[in-house]
Amino acid sequence: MTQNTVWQNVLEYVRQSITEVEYHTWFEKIRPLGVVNGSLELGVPTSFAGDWIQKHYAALIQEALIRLGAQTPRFELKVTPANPVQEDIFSTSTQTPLQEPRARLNPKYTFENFVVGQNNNLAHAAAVAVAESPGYAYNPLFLYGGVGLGKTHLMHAVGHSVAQRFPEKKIEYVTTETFTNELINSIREDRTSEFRDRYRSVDLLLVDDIQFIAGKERTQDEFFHTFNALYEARKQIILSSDRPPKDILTLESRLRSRFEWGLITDIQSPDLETRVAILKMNSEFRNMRIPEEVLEYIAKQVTSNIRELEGALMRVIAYASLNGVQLSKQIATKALSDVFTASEVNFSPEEVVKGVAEYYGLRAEEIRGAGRRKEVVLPRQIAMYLIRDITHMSLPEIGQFFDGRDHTTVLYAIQKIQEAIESDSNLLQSIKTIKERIR
Ligand SMILES: Nc1ncnc2c1ncn2[C@@H]1O[C@H](COP(=O)(O)OP(=O)(O)OP(=O)(O)O)[C@@H](O)[C@H]1O
Repeated sequence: MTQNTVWQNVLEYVRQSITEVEYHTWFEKIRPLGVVNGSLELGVPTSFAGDWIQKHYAALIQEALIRLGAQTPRFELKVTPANPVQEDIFSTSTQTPLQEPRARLNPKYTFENFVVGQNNNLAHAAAVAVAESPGYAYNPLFLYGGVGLGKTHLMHAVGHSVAQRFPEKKIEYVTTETFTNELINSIREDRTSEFRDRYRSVDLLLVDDIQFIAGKERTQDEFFHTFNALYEARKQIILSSDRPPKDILTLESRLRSRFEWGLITDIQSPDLETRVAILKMNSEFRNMRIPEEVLEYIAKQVTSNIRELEGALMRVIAYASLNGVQLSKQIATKALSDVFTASEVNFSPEEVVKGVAEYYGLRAEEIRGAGRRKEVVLPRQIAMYLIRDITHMSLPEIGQFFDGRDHTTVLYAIQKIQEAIESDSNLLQSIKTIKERIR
């Protein structure tokens, strides 16, 4: 399985440097066969393709292998006319519960593959409820949260589950960008009624990144009518966004109020335990056994974006495989050394609190403790803000660090400082000074 991981990483790199046409023509048909003595073996469909790839893309592939940490970047092309299908989480398996190709659901994004933690349990419960009785539980279900925290995953999970339970239901997943582009094209090509029919005839509509509808009047108008038609027919709508409806500026109020009709629920950054569980699940998914200390090390480096967390795991696996070494914490540190600088890796929240305490003439325990004295409230909020800014800790972890406070308290503190420094240049200067002293 590791060759797939290595190859996925190489592909990601290669894709950024060549055109889509080149990619589809030459790279899509290559299959990773194995890593033998540190050399990546690749299967190509014909000797012509092999020669062409060797001549035009060898340097690029080697570059990608070096970036992955291969000490000696080697690969070998072998002609394998009947290429085995690449086993990867993103390949569409024959059991994929897709109801129809249009639904475009990622087969990996199921409830079974979703780790439930404190950060997402409400969103998960709401998604399960919606999947059990679409159109009747919460409508619309509005999921919001930061980048890479599982909003799309949960939406697709509802899609898979509904497709399995109710095979007759029509499911449509669309990003707001695609919705907008399709609308524009349909107007240009005089096919708006076709566009309307398609979106208004579904049973479950999943719309990703709805915040991008802000400022797009025509799209908002069209979506408003789509929403009404579906809602009145008791069809389920799920929306995802990076912020709650009230914070989507230039959103028509009639749409905003509709978005608030159902349930609005957020997904926070996962705590350390949940991050380790996600990594464990990911490695099991690939039939790989990774030492606990390696998983923990990775989970400590990447705290807020699960996509990056998974990327870091892939990188570590690829690095070990290409260099023919056993996975260990030391190897993980090496593999990730150019992704995370030493200062980011080693920063401790204690040092931040110490810096803030010294600046304000307080004791560190006072800042971390439960006391509510006026003089400690602002320094404590600054400490929370700075920890979030310069360490990789999640909101729940920061809350825990400050005498077991709730993550919402931390969020409130961070927002308060963010707002305050916009108008208070003295405070901004104080924070800069503290930051410099800590570093
Ligand atoms: N709780 C979880 N358990 C397992 N995997 C998860 C979980 N949350 C997120 N992931 C994984 O993290 C990656 C990013 O998730 P996803 O694309 O759903 O994030 P998102 O919130 O929609 O991000 P964006 O804001 O960029 O659209 C995916 O590979 C997803 O499978």
